[in-house]
Amino acid sequence: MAKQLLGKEVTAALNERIKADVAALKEKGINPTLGIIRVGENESDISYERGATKRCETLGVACEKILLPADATQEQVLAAVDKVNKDDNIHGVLLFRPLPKHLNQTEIENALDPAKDVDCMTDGSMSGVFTGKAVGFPPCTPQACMEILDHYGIDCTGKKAVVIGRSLVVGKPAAMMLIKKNATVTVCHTRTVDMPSVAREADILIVAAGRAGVVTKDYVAPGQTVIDVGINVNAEGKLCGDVAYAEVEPIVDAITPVPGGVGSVTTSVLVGHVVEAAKRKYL
Ligand SMILES: NC(=O)C1=CN([C@@H]2O[C@H](COP(=O)(O)OP(=O)(O)OC[C@H]3O[C@@H](n4cnc5c(N)ncnc54)[C@H](OP(=O)(O)O)[C@@H]3O)[C@@H](O)[C@H]2O)C=CC1
Ligand SMILES: Nc1nc(=O)c2c([nH]1)NC[C@@H]1CN(c3ccc(C(=O)N[C@@H](CCC(=O)O)C(=O)O)cc3)C=[N+]21
Repeated sequence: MAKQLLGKEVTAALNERIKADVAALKEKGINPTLGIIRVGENESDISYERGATKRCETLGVACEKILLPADATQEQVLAAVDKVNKDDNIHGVLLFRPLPKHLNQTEIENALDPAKDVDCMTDGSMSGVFTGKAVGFPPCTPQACMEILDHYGIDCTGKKAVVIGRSLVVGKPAAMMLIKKNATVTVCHTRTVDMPSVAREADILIVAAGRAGVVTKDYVAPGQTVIDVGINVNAEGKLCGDVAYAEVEPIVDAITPVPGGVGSVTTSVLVGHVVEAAKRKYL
């Protein structure tokens, strides 16, 4: 039986720190606020929004939402970004990605005020992840994966890490963060040949493919730590990961469940970044 790596154990310490920072800001009359921009009705966006809204409430952070239809124009989305940029009462912004295909995502991402870029959306912030320089904030989800590894004392030095997925939201920055932690990293994607045998070589396997159940028992081996980033909604309307949990869990050493794993840590990391952005501005 694998050890379950539980999000709530990781967020406990994080949440205490956030609460203390929120109290310090409120004493100075500052009400830390997250701005959310959602385009369309994607289920994983909506579940993140629900989680973030609840976590903001618990931690005393305010939340303002701008919701646009799936067929919103480039101008409408840019106008929403301009609005949050100009609003002094919003300290950090979450824009769900990927955006619908008809939009120019790069232009929208880079329109955001870098000071409010709490999820590493602008190229400037992303450069920090790749150069190792302290620019902006790292992306919340790969940071959440690292927080889980750190919390459970899983040392990456000299270990083989395999990341499944190469998006800029998760896969690529996760690979950079693992390199920083001295792992030897392989990144897989849809063109990878014989992914099961690549994945079986990993000591640490991070899965962010966005396909329910892609990682089956053929992808894993005893001794591994598996971090499942995937958030999918199954036929019964329940959240599930990218890992076929029931068949993988008996084989590996440690695994994050979905729900209850990476997602809940991501949400706290996000709220923590918003509070930190407000602190950088005022304290
Ligand atoms: N828990 C959390 O906090 C978060 C969860 N998520 C979830 O993580 C998942 C990934 O998100 P994101 O990175 O934004 O998704 P994207 O769709 O942007 O990227 C998916 C990546 O996985 C690769 N991929 C897809 N299918 C396969 C496959 N069968 N075999 C190998 N590689 C595959 C793609 O390869 P290619 O480049 O070749 O197309 C791509 O690089 C989603 O389920 C999302 O909801 C995302 C952010 C936060
Ligand atoms: N720019 C951008 N950054 C993202 O990080 C991003 C995104 N776009 N688009 C959508 C995906 C999906 N995603 C989720 C995170 C948490 C929950 C979630 O449900 N969290 C629950 C807990 C779920 C659990 O326990 O696993 C909570 O916070 O309480 C869901 C989905 C982020 N994503």
